[in-house]
Amino acid sequence: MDKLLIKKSPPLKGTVKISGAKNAALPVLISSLLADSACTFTNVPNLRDIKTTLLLLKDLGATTNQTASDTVEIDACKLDSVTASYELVRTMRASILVLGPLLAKHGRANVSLPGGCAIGARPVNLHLNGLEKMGAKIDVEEGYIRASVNGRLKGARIFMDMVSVGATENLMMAASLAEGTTVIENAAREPEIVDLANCLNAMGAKVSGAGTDNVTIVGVESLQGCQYSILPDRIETGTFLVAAALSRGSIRCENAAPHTLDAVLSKLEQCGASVTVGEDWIELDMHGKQPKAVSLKTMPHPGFPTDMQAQFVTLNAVAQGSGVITETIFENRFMHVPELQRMGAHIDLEGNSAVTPGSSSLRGAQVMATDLRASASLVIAGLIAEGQTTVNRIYHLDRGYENIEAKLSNLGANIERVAE
Ligand SMILES: CC(=O)N[C@H]1[C@@H](OP(=O)(O)OP(=O)(O)OC[C@H]2O[C@@H](n3ccc(=O)[nH]c3=O)[C@H](O)[C@@H]2O)O[C@H](CO)[C@@H](O)[C@@H]1O
Ligand SMILES: C=C(OP(=O)(O)O)C(=O)O
Repeated sequence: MDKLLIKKSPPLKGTVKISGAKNAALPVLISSLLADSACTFTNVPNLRDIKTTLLLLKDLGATTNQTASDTVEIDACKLDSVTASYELVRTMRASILVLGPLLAKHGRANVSLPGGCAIGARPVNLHLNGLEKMGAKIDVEEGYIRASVNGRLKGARIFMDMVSVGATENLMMAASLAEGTTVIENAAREPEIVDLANCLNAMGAKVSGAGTDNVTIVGVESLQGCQYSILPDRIETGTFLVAAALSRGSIRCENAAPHTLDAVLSKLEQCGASVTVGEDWIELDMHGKQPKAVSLKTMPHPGFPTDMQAQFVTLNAVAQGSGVITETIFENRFMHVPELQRMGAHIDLEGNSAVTPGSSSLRGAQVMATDLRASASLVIAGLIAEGQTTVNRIYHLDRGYENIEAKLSNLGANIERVAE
């Protein structure tokens, strides 16, 4: 497996082009299962999770064709299977998102249960309860969710007792082809939900209220293929901005979506960064200063995103003053902390909070992480650590960051990928 070698680097400086959002692209690509003709998606990021999604769609019988580096055509009108196998689902939990579309369009679906992962148990009860409310019969046998419906799914009022991004997406897709109206209450409000709703509407669906906690979907009989450009990745953007802040640098992110990053940008300003935004760009300048530590709690959107928590723990570890970062979404999302401690970071884990008492000096070390954002937090720590940091097992990083080493090198970072 490849690894990244990172040496202490100068303050990051320059321009980085942000890719399409992984978490928007996954449901949007999967929504092609609902259409009666081919879809063309642009601004698709080049990521391992996208390759897995295309493999999954092909495995179901769809044809996929990459016509440019960021453009994919998917024709999923005719399928020869409704089974998402364990082999694919285990490498990408978002595969569960095929459940709603397959059931709505083909009346049946068998999807391997995703199981837990490094950051938490991540059950799928809200996905299953919602589909049952719409008339699906669901059994779990031999590790597979076996779902079927007699005729079409029926519109329903679905109240979710927890805010779930994936369940909101799965139910929105299923409801688009259901008979009657579905109302999802306490829906997730993430920008990726809005992106999926926009794509579904481009196919002819009637989804309204996306981006609020009350989403209404008036079911239609059929959906057509569409052309759709994926939203820019707010987490990739935030990761580069934090890297620039902790290196005391100055960068510009282009092809970004500033309106999706309010909570993150406001924390970066509290750190002492000057942040300027345009319609599709963000500039951050630390004016050579050491960042100040911040305190924050992860929350569903529009609160502070859990996918930016690890990067801010690294920032706080080297910042001036003390800070408290509390994780409220996932029960086990601090795997980066012991690795950062091996690099010399003073971080105390107190329950679900990471407390940083003051500025630590980091030293390079061999580190590895078992999830995507934890890996990113170690890469950015390597930029300011004395000596060399080796980030092993970068499989996870490749799931969610397009060519991170080339993008960071362009900003002046000393980073290279080596094959083992
Ligand atoms: C591909 C994708 O978009 N992944 C994102 C998505 O994951 P994902 O959609 O899996 O996350 P959810 O919003 O569903 O999870 C939020 C919380 O709800 C719990 N839960 C969820 C579903 C359910 O049926 N029952 C239940 O209890 C989860 O265990 C978790 O504690 O949103 C997360 C929260 O913003 C992000 O960290 C992930 O990057
Ligand atoms: C947790 C993440 O992704 P996934 O839901 O695909 O595991 C993430 O993007 O940080």
